Amino acid sequence: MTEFKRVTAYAMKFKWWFVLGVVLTVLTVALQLLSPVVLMVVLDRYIDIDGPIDLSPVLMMLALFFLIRLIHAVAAYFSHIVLQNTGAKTVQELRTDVFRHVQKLPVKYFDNLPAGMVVARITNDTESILALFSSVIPTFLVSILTIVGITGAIYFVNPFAGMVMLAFIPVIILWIIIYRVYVNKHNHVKRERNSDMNAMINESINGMPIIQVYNQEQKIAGEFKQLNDQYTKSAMKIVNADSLTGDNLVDSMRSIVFAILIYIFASTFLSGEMALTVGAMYLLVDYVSRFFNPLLDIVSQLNVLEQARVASVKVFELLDENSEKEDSGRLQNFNGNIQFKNVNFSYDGENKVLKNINIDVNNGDTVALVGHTGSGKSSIINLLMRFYDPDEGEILFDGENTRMINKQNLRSVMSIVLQDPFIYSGTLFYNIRLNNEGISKEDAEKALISVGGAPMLERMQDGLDTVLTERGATLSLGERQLISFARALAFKPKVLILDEATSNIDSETEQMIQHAMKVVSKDRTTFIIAHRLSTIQHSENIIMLSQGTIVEEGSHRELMELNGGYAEMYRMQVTKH
Ligand SMILES: Nc1ncnc2c1ncn2[C@@H]1O[C@H](COP(=O)(O)OP(=O)(O)OP(=O)(O)O)[C@@H](O)[C@H]1O
Repeated sequence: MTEFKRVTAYAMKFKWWFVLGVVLTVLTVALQLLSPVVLMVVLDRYIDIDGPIDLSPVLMMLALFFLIRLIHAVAAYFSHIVLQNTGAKTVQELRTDVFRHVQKLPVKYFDNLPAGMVVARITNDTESILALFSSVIPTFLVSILTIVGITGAIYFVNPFAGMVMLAFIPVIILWIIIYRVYVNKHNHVKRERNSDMNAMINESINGMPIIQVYNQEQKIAGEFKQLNDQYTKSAMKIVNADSLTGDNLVDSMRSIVFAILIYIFASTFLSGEMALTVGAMYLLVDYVSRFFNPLLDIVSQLNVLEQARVASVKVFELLDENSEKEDSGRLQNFNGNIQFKNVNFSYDGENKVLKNINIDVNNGDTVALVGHTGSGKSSIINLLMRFYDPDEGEILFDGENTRMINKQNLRSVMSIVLQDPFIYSGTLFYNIRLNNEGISKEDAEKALISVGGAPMLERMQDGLDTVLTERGATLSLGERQLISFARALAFKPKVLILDEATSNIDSETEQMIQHAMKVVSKDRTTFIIAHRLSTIQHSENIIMLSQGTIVEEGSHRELMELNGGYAEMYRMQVTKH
């Protein structure tokens, strides 16, 4: 139940609104139960079957009845609004916190977590928690108050009838417990499958071209069907339990109570001692009819309650996931000198993917990392950006160990251009400056033109204000790269990281990118993950990696003279083109 305690802690920020909502709800229920009492008084006091009826007090009582109903309607309206609003605000806070927390999670957390799961935590799960406030709490409150109020009132009118109602309460509680245990089991499966389906939908949308190229549609659809079947099966079991314990059961119980009450009335009538007036009888019948509906309402909310509980567990699990520790060190006037000293690294604590790496880069130099796939090039960049820290050895920025440097501060001196640059939904301008207010429109335009983006800018209908679709689906890879280069240039980083595109780009695009690379890397420490060796011939330092170890190092000329792995790779690429 700690999860509910934590949800309550969020709700406590709005506690006075909740108190107001509860007070209004109590008023609503009280007025609801008061209205038949007015009719009872009319029946017993002012309607005499044998004599003439004086209409004026009857009309007065009817006016009172309508006044009570009117106040009831107003109170019900406001209690609904207040509780819903307060719940929505509580969940809004929670959702913001989860999203903010996810931004700070270490990159390695996402290695084993499908994106769809994170999406589900922030959207679906917080929505399930909202149901706690929008339906569970109001229903429980109204239902419990109604049951207690009716039982008390019936006991007051006729103690024996009151005892009968009381006797039903344990039966009802038992029924609720059995229902909960059964339904929880199926609810759990239902939630899990729903989450799996979300993850699968997300993954298949992201990987749609590959799925279609490799004719995987049927297989993926089959896997989805399996999840969907399991989901529906659990959902149907819950529907079955609901139908069994729903109206049928309540109707049966209501009939039993009516039978008992009729027996009481009949036996007291026959024995000559009329225990109840006509008005009291009307009141009892009215209350007994209302007594069981709240029970049905409570049972219908148990499902929602359980969903909210499971969702809270998951949301708080994510919130408890350690976010990145803030190191306090800061780079002061960083000059762009970087060293890797005896660095060893593994992703899983066992299999070393980098072994004894030593790299020395001076300000303004370009280091090219080359090697076959899986040789460890990206891992070096991952360490540089502090997405991970080395197991042994150290990485120094101007002689300072990066472990001590605040990650945000460290990353602020670097810009990265990825193979397949990510484009955010927003304008071209936004995609260049992101949220950096320091970059003006002129700066962004200058950057884009410097990297060779003038023709692209001309093509754009609204220039820098052109809205780009999510992931830049309508742009070519070359255009996305240019935006990414312009972003790197506009941010004026001390260190630039380029992950060169591996895909077969045409020679015109290649030339365009080569030009952009030259502009952006000028006078900055640059790391290039190079796949096409022709692009890095002028680098001061080329590092050849093989299975996580540096096997060759030097300029293009030196490595060609060495006639080792680099020279072989180079010759292979030259003959291929
Ligand atoms: N997140 C990860 N978790 C576990 N192992 C990983 C992870 N990322 C990479 N690896 C492993 O680390 C090794 C080095 O991978 P890395 O991505 O650094 O190679 P690379 O030289 O950049 O390859 P490519 O040219 O294909 O991008 C590989 O064996 C890879 O399987």
